[in-house]
Amino acid sequence: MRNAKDFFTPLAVGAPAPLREIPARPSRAIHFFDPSNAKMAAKIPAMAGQVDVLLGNLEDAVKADNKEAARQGLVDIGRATDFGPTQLWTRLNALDSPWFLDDVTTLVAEIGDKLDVVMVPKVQGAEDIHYVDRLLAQLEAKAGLQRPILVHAILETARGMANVEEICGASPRMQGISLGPADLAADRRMKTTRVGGGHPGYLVRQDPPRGADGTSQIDADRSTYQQDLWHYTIARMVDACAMHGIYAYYGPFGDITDVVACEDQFRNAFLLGCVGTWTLHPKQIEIAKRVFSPSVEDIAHAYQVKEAMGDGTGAVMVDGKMEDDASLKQCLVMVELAEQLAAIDPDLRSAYAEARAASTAIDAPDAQEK
Ligand SMILES: CC(C)(COP(=O)(O)OP(=O)(O)OC[C@H]1O[C@@H](n2cnc3c(N)ncnc32)[C@H](O)[C@@H]1OP(=O)(O)O)[C@@H](O)C(=O)NCCC(=O)NCCSC(=O)C[C@](C)(O)C(=O)O
Ligand SMILES: [Mg+2]
Repeated sequence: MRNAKDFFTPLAVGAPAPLREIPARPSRAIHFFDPSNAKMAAKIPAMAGQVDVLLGNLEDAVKADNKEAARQGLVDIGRATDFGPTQLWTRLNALDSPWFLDDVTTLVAEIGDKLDVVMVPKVQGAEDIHYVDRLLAQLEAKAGLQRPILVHAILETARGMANVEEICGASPRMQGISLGPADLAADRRMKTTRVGGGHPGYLVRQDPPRGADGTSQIDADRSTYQQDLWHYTIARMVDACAMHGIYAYYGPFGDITDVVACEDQFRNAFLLGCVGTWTLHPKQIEIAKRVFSPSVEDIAHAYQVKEAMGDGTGAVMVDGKMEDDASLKQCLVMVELAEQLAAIDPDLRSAYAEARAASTAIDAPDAQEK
């Protein structure tokens, strides 16, 4: 690991200076498309401005025979499209694949000025990020790029999971981490066959009632509660990202038809601290945008607490609940996110503005200094 003094020094002569802070650009939906699929690719230019991130996927889900067509397809889309406020990302092939080197050298040279983030799959440890970091610096210098391309790691191996904190802090380029539930499940030898989401077998069961003779009635009807297979992983990923000032994302939800469970999984991730998710099909985009935008009610409450808390210290009562410095900080997380989203989304801008106006108009009659 580089020492603190040279952490922000470019890794190649002529490469752009690393960023000191990762920009908090809205990335509620990272929308995946296969640039070698002509029908899908044709839809992408019209999606610019409608989705926070468009990601040209080169790795899994692209047939081996189509890898070069996907790379070239992404170059063509990147060159021809005005993305407006939408970011352009890519998922590169894995570091040990026959395609990674050509992916990265071609994309940086051809559309490096358009690419915001490269996603690196199956990251095992900081050494993978160090390799990508240096290579990107060399390629950026060669291409004369003015701003650094950021790196996003996918958490999809047990070793990557064990090293998640060092991965997050491995380079100033680290923008974030996504959960890769399918590869991670396989690598961990989990007994699931799905791409993300829950499993009905992973549950807890209510204790058996006692019979008149005091024995346990194990055959009685008992409630079961399905548990979240991904809770530990997402929570640890969120902590590692927050500790290093980067962003955590849920990954894919493969059951495209089950929009209800998809929404639940996205919301769990949002509540736990993720800023966005992947969308694999157009029908998941609306869900992601809605779930990863704070509700108008929460924003109204957040502004109300902000107003009531004055200089931000002390304790007050708002709507019968105690609010203090720490609850204000939570509200400010929401307000900050709302302001970022309002800057790019006109519908949210007016909804949040109304929430703010309504909350500041409230005289907070039961708000009082303690
Ligand atoms: C699921 C699939 C096969 C269903 O594709 P389909 O054509 O059967 O669906 P459809 O409902 O019939 O499609 C309706 C229309 O939408 C279009 N369409 C469909 N999808 C998209 C899209 N994404 N973007 C833009 N347009 C899309 C499609 O072309 C069609 O257009 P049409 O009306 O003109 O005929 C298809 O949606 C797809 O290939 N999605 C992307 C899959 C993908 O990227 N997977 C990799 C990420 S997950 C992963 O890798 C795991 C991980 C992290 O590595 C790990 O956990 O380890
Ligand atoms: Mg994977």
